Amino acid sequence: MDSPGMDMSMPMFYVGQHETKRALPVSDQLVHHAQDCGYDMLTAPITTPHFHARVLSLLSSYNQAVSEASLSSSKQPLPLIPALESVDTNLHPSDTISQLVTYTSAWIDLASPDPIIAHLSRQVLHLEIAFAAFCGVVTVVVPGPRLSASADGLSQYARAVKEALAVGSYIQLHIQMPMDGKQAGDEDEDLGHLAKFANAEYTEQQPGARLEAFSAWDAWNTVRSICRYHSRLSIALELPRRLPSLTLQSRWFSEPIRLLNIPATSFLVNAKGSFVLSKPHQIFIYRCMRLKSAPWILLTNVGPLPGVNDPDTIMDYPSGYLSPAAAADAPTPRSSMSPSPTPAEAARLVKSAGKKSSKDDPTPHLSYLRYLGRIQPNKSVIERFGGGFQDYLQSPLQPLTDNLESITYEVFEKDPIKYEWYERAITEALQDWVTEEKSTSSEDGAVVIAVVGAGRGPLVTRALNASEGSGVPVRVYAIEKNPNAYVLLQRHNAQDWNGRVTVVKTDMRAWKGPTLDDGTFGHVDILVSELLGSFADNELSPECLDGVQHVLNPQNGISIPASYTAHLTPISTPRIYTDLLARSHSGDANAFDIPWVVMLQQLDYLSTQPQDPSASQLPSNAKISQAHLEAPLSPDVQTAWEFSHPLPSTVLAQASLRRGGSAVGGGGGFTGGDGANEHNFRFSKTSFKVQDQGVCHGLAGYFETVLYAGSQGAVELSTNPVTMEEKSKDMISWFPIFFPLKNPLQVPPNSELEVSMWRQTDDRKVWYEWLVESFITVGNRRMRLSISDLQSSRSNGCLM
Ligand SMILES: C[S@@+](CC[C@H](N)C(=O)[O-])C[C@H]1O[C@@H](n2cnc3c(N)ncnc32)[C@H](O)[C@@H]1O
Repeated sequence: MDSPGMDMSMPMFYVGQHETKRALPVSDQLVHHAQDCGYDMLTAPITTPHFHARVLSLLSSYNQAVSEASLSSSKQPLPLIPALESVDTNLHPSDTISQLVTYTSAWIDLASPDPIIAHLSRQVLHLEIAFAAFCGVVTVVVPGPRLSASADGLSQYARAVKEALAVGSYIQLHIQMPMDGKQAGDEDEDLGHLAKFANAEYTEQQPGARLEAFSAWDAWNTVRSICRYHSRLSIALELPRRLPSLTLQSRWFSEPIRLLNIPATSFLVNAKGSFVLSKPHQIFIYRCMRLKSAPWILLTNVGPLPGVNDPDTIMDYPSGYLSPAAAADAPTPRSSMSPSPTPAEAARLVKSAGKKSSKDDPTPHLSYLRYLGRIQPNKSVIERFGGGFQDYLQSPLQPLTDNLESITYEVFEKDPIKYEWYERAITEALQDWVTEEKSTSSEDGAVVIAVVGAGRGPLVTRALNASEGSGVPVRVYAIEKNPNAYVLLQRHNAQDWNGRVTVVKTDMRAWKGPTLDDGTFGHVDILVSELLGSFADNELSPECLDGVQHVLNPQNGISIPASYTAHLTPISTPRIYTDLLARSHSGDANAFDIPWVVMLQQLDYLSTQPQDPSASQLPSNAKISQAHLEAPLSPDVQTAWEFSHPLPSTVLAQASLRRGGSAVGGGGGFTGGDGANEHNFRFSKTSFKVQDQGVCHGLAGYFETVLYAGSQGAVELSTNPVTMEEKSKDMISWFPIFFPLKNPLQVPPNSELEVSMWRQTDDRKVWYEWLVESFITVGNRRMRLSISDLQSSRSNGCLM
């Protein structure tokens, strides 16, 4: 078991104002004025139109010189942009510089096939980033590559971004990408866009790229892969008026979004003429705001800051309290489907033009965002419990080798479900025991229960409760090898359990069983344990329970849990991959060879179940505050293997023959040792259909366990996202496990991922090995596209 206390706080919405063609220079005074209007930040272009004009004139003189000299441009040195001058920029070091989100010029074309244009563009970017860094700017937005052009230039674009990251060594670069791949045609609008000046000899050869829904994501993936998942490289994501498919939304959600750009055109207008966002927009924003590094929101082109000409104007600060009419949603979901305002909306917009939708509200878009911030959906139990631990990598616990601290037990014991379910399982087992008239291991007919690995004793208390609840008498033993927890167990026994429990300090594998009056050892009817890890068997429950099975009543003895299964699914998780890469670069050579325990949040499932068209994150009559903010698509999670207890005696007999290496015990283990633990070796090959192109960064692992399956059905626990709601909703004791891939696998659409997973053992240790292959079928031919390294956690294995 693995997991951390309660976070009740709600995410803050940081909202800025962005104008693509800001008329006024951004001064300290303007920043303060924006704050008075309720904005948290402002955007500012790094250079002025003067600089733009200067570059255009340089290009024109260069072209002229080339044509006058009748030279080929390859004979002429490339044009050099002289250093910036004061008129070229309004930016300067100031107290408010950290509150600025700066923009590099949108009129350059880093990916241009024309080497002159590409060269000029790189110089512009370089000069701008260097000056912004000099002024102390932290956040810079770089317009994304032109998607309508051929994808050939992407490598050039990425190369320039990589250089820019080296120029500004503290700057965070955000690449602006349109969520749906449809870019506002800046170069069409801007007559001075450098793309327009590319020599026809290059552009004619260039086929236009066919834009697909995933084009923008694909371009981003190429750029960040070339930049080796740089930790200072992230995304400014532009939300269109109509959000793309849930699969594409999920993909973007898993990426490092630091800014959410919401253009005015993405707002709808409700019946009262107020600006609102569609429900899918609201849910996507809420999901993003739950991320550990929640993005800032930029309201784009929602009109100039009110009162800029009269800085003494006293503004109403948007409090998030809107009139019911202003807060009402837009009436028809159809309006959010259309790419531009519907005729009715357009008419309302015209009527309300000049008064910004509501004459009392000078910043209606901002007020609406503040309102959304105020009415956020409540946090789930898991979010409250795991606050701060999202996507944080933890080494799995090793409760067998290490002795846990009291505080660790205290955290487990907060689980509202696990102990309840154990009590139900024990109660049902006791009731069945009596109904089936099974004989017990005690002389007086009491059912003998041993809680093995009792920790601080919560399952002991539950066993005693189950006996009281069912009226079935029991005799209870608490077995614990942690000497410190043993002291607490003794104290509990004296203070809370009225001495009804026999507490034994020992490794369960060395326990001989209940000591009878004649000095011999008796049997146990029910072994109760909780030795499960995030991948079921990774805290060595099988090895420990095999080792104590000799005390179990050979005819009727049962184990709670009766069985457990390990499950997995391939995922894309750039955030964790970036973290692991940083760790491996800073000296942790094994970072990619550890199955990490992690509260997975910012991920995308690569293989999902067919979508139920009626399923929705928000039923039509529900309020937004009731929205589900979990992943909207259900993953395909498959079973790797199972363990059940007790084992057939023949299996244990063979294992003991092998122990010691006798000839009848065979020729030793495959991976070392005598092979005595080889019955706990497992291998699985699972196959996953991948619908959309993506990148596989590793495997998410979960478990399910049947605590007891009797006459009243099965009592089960699950961390599998597909079944946990049904089997043990709100259980918080375990986070998933993550098996990383050193080299991410690029996965095409309509392909397959095959996962090979091994549980290996050499009698002293247990470890996992994993490998992922990708396949595509063209016609009747199934072709292997790529194969990951065979990764192994042997050097970090769990000691038996
Ligand atoms: C995950 S904790 C569970 C504790 C407690 N049963 C609960 O549910 O809160 C597992 C416990 O088993 C103990 N344990 C692990 N392996 C053991 C072994 N071989 N013999 C005895 N105790 C063991 C650990 O010290 C730890 O206290």
